[in-house]
Amino acid sequence: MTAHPCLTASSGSGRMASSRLPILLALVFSSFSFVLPHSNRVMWFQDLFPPNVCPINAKANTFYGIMFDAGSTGTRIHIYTFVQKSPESLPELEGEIFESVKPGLSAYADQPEKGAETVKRLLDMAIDAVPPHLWKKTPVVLKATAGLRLLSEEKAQALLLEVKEVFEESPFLVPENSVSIMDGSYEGILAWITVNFLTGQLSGQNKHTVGTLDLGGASTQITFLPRFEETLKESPGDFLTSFEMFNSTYKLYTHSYLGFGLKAARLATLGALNMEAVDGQMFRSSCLPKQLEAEWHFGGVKYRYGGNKEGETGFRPCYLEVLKVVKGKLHQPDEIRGSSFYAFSYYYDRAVDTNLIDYEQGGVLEVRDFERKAKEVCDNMERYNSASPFLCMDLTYITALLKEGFGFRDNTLLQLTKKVNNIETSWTLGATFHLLQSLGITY
Ligand SMILES: Nc1nc2c(ncn2[C@@H]2O[C@H](COP(=O)(O)OP(=O)(O)O)[C@@H](O)[C@H]2O)c(=O)[nH]1
Ligand SMILES: [Ca+2]
Repeated sequence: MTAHPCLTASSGSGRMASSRLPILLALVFSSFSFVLPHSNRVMWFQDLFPPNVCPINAKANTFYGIMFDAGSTGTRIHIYTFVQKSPESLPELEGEIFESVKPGLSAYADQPEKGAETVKRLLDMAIDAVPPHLWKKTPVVLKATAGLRLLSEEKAQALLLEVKEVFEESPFLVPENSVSIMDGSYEGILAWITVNFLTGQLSGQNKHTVGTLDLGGASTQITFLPRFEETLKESPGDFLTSFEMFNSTYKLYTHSYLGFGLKAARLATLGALNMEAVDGQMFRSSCLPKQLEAEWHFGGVKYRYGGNKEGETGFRPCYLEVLKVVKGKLHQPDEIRGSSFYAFSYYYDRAVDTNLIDYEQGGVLEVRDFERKAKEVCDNMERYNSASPFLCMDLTYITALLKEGFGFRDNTLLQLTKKVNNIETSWTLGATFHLLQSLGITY
C-alpha cells in the first residue's frame, strides 16, 4: 500500500497529538478569552496525522506557533496548530506535535555550537510540519529553565546566542527576545494557564481553578489561585503575581525553587550540589544500594556516587538525609493542605516507574502513596528490580518535598497528568498563548 503523502511529508519521529476528543479547544485571539465548544467530529486519518497538520493538506485557515522548552534534562519542541474555520468563527487549538532530545542544553555548556545543533535538528521537524507559505508568519521561541539558570552567565549566554543564530537562519518568524532564560515565576504561571485552560477552567462563569505542581530536574514550581485572604497576607511579596490572560486578571501564588528539582535534589542529598571541583570524590548515601559505586553526569559535570557500604540503608535513614535538603527551606501556605493539585513531570514519571499509575492514563494519588512506595523500594533495595539506582532516593525526596517542604497532608489528592485532551501539560502552551497575544497574531 502506498503511504499517504501526509505521512511522507511529516515522517519524522515526532508524535502528533490532536485535541480531537469530545472537546475542541477554541480560543478568541482578539480578546484572548477561551471557550470550549463541544464536537464529536471524527477526523480523517486521525490516528496518524490529522490533515490540518499535514503540509500537503494544509488549509488556508491554519496557523502555527513553535515553542521550545530548554529544560535541564532535555530540549523539547512543541508545534501547536490553530485553525480558524470561518472569518466569524473562533480560532481553535487543533493539535500539537511534540518531540524531545536528551540531554538538555546545559550539558553543552562548553560546546555551545553542538548544543544549538540539537535545537536545529528539532526545528527541522517544524520545517516539515508547517507549510512553506506560513513559515514567515510562524513564530519560533525558546525558553530555557533551571539548567541554564544554574550555569554561569557567560556560558548560558553563549548557548543562547548560538540558538538565536539557528533561529535567524531558519525561515520562521523570529520575534524580539525569542531566545531567553525564563523567569521561574513565569514557569509556574504558564503551566497553571495550560492546565486550567485544557481542563476548561478559564472559560465560563464558575471557575474552579486547580493548583499545579511541576517537578523538573533542577527546579520545582508550585502555583495556585489563593481563595483565602490569609494566604495573600501571609505570603512573601514575591510569591504573589498578577497575570493577565484571556480577558481576566489572575492573582496567583507561585514560586520556583531553584535547586529543588529531582536531579538537583539527588546532588544536594549526596552533598555534591554546587561543588565546584568534584575531582573524583565519592559521595555516599543511605538511599542507594549498599554495594553500588557508579558515575553520573548532570549539567556537564561528572559525579561519583555510591551506597553506604558499611552503614545503614533503607527508608528511615534515607528520609533523615533527604529531610536536611527540604526542611524549613520552603514556604508553606496553610490553604493548600486541604486542596488537591495537578502534578506532572517527575511526579508523574516516578509514579509510573513504581506502577502507582498507568503511563497513558495517569491517575489520582494521595501524598501517602508516594511514602508507601518509598518504604517498599528503600527497604528492599537489594531485591528491588529498578532501572535506576536512585529510585529510593527519588521517591523519598518526593515524599519529603510534599510533606515537609510544601506541608501537604498525607491524604492530599494529587491528579497525576501528562496530557489533557491529548495536549502535553507543559508551560509551553501557556507561553504560546502569551506569545501570540503579544504578537497580535490573528488569522
Ligand atoms: N508532561 C510533560 N512532561 C514533560 C514535558 N517536557 C518535560 N517533561 C518532564 O519534565 C521533567 C524534566 O524536567 P526538566 O524540564 O528537564 O527540568 P527543569 O529545567 O528543572 O524544569 C521530566 O519528568 C519530563 O518527563 C512535556 O512536554 N510534558
Ligand atoms: Ca521543566
